[in-house]
Amino acid sequence: MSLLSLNNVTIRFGGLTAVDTVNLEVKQGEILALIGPNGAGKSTVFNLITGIYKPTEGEITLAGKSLAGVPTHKVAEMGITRTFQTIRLFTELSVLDNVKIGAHCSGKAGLFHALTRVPGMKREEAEITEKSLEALQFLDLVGKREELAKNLSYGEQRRLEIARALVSKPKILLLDEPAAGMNPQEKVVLMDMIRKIRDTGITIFLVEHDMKLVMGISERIAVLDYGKLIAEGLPQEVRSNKAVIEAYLGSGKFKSRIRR
Ligand SMILES: Nc1ncnc2c1ncn2[C@@H]1O[C@H](COP(=O)(O)OP(=O)(O)OP(=O)(O)O)[C@@H](O)[C@H]1O
Repeated sequence: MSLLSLNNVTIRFGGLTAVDTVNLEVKQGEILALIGPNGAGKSTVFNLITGIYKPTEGEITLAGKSLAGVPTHKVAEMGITRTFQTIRLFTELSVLDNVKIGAHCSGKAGLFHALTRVPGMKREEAEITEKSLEALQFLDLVGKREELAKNLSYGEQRRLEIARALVSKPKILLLDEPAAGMNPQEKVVLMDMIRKIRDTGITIFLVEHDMKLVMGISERIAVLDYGKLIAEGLPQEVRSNKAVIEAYLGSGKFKSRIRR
């Protein structure tokens, strides 16, 4: 069953068509990867889904509901959360507080109420702490809850971002290059975590350049090139797809193709 659908989605920035008439279904409970050369439009797809950009044409739906005109924070409330290509943490706050901020952004008690501690909100605050500890436990970071975020290793910081995105129990988690900058050991741990998250029923849609990781965990792969979807299928199908090989798998290495 399709959870998230992109129907003929296009976005133009001046003369540049960054995403061009894309039709894509993300199925309930799957791990889907979106790959493509640099500048292909992958992060733009995530920005369209999360309401940062509005499509020039086309429509995106979550469980049949249109996301047209839905602001970013509402998109999160509806069940789509994400991580970013570059780590975005509050480095001077504790690990636990970083996750709690994710929960406050989606809960009834906003940050203001959290700070003013209105009595009725105390209960929600306690629930948020509990949910945040659960998310940290899941990402194997609960032992570091009192550490400042800046003192975590790079791989741990990336996992902390995932914990923050998970705390509101999304329907679908968008991971933008989660393995970027990780060492091989951290990537193995990450793959394990992503599978574990999916096994709780959360659908995973990831953008990733690391082919070993992509081929290792994805059930399906979609390929963008110059904003167009050029292939979609099982990892083995995509790996041997001529258009994909031509676009960028080439000699087994990435070709960086930045459009001007
Ligand atoms: N706000 C914007 N204004 C103008 N052009 C933009 C904007 N956002 C993205 N683009 C352009 O859209 C194209 C797609 O960019 P995008 O970042 O989505 O690619 P990507 O596939 O995520 O690349 P990478 O793998 O390098 O992260 C690029 O040419 C980029 O310069």
